[in-house]
Amino acid sequence: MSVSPWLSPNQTLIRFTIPTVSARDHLPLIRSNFATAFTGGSDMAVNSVRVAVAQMTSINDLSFNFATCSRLVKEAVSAGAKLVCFPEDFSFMPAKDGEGQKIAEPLDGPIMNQYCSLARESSIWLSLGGFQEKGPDDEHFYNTHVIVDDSGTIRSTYRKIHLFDVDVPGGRVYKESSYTKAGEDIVAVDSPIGRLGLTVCYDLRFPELYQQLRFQHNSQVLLVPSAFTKETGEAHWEILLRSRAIENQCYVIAAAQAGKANGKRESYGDSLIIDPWGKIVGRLSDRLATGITVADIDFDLIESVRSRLPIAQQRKPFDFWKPASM
Ligand SMILES: O=C(O)CNC(=O)[C@H](CS)NC(=O)CCC(=O)C(=O)O
Repeated sequence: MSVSPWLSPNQTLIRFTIPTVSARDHLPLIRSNFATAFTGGSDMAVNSVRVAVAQMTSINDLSFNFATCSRLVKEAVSAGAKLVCFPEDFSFMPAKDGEGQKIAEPLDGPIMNQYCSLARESSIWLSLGGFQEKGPDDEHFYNTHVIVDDSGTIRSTYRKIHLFDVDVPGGRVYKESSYTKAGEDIVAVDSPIGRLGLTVCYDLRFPELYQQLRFQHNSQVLLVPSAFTKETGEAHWEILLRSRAIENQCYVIAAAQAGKANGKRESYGDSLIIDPWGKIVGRLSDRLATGITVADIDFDLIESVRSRLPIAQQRKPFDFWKPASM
């Protein structure tokens, strides 16, 4: 088995070499308080918690999509996951202009209540990316990423900041701002799988948001629920996601819409879980399948990557940069 030279010697010992010595004695001193708190400081040898990423093809039918999500939640629970991540538009994928505005609801409305009940009944946390949250007027909703805990309580909400107003090369023209009101707040929140940095889809192209989430808000896991286009996904999806993981030394979890929704709009799929070294640790074998895959968030790996490559200490703050004098 090959071991990265960046891993601490302790990790090598724990995992591969001396099974007779209590693994607990070798755990690095630096560990995540959140992880320990949420797992009840269990006797597990490895300091890790399981997460699931879900992939689906949502359509313009709320109950059809809820049935899919319920089934995937059951699979995630059976696989031992403490949190499951759903893609942008999980609850509703509009088929034509105006449909999203029509079904948009406040976060205490019946749609989100149904998902909160699902979390409570299944005792699992949910990351619900891209919910059509009722906006400031009838023409615009917020594209909101909602974190629900295992008692069914909303813990945190993030409204997508960067809206997809793009003429996709080889694709169609998107103007998300014509029906969406952009958010303005950066949001990070603690969970059983570590401190989450919340983003949505097109945000992925704006690395400064992720740097804020890591270096100002101490995120350990960056969530990127998405409905990427087929054309841009082929060119950029994996590279951008792995870059965010490597440069911020965080896990990146990207739940994706996959395939043709409502018989037309095609999403790229390829839901991924990436570790802080940039390695892909979770991926559905079929890029377009509906299903889940799981991986273990390893808090010791986060700490060892960060201590061996101490970019948090070496980076220059924004006010360091000055224009060159001529
Ligand atoms: O409009 C909706 O119904 C829901 N929203 C989306 O699907 C959003 C905005 S259109 N899609 C993206 O942000 C794709 C980004 C992308 O593909 C890229 O950055 O290359």
